[in-house]
Amino acid sequence: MIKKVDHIGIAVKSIEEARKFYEEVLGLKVTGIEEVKEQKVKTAFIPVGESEIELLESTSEDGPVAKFIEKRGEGIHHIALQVDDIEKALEELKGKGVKLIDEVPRYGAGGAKIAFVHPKSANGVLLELCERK
Ligand SMILES: C[C@@H](C(=O)O)C(=O)SCCNC(=O)CCNC(=O)[C@H](O)C(C)(C)COP(=O)(O)OP(=O)(O)OC[C@H]1O[C@@H](n2cnc3c(N)ncnc32)[C@H](O)[C@@H]1OP(=O)(O)O
Ligand SMILES: [Co+2]
Repeated sequence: MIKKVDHIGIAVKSIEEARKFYEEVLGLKVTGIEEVKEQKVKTAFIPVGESEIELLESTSEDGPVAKFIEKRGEGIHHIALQVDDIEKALEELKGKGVKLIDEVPRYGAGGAKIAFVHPKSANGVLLELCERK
């Protein structure tokens, strides 16, 4: 059901500031910046081998990334696992009693179908499932 780590989401105050570390120090490249209005974030994707790093900057004071930074500061916000069939994966997890934040997928960056699993069900880690065409 799970193919790979799709991306690791990192909450940052400013993509313009944070990208300097990844590009100028680590030598990686930001390949796309996109706003995802429904999640109240701007995202920057940085490929690393088979996976990517997703920098997340909040576009609103009441968004999930703004709240996270206010409580915990910048840092790892979520891990996204790529699945073949997100509806099936959600059904399976629900059947196993997992606490889902999204029972129905939403749309994320790059048009992926995404859904979040509550950290209470995943040892304190916010998990994102994502399906890409
Ligand atoms: C664009 C897209 C894409 O990839 O394509 C994205 O990634 S969008 C990425 C941004 N979107 C999202 O994150 C959407 C899903 N997130 C949410 O629905 C929310 O942020 C929740 C995860 C439900 C947390 O919201 P809530 O208002 O409940 O916050 P809260 O501070 O009261 O947190 C409730 C409990 O969860 C914990 N908690 C909160 N955020 C956490 C995180 N990121 N990782 C691990 N634990 C976390 C808190 O410490 C607290 O634990 P204690 O109770 O033990 O104190
Ligand atoms: Co993500």
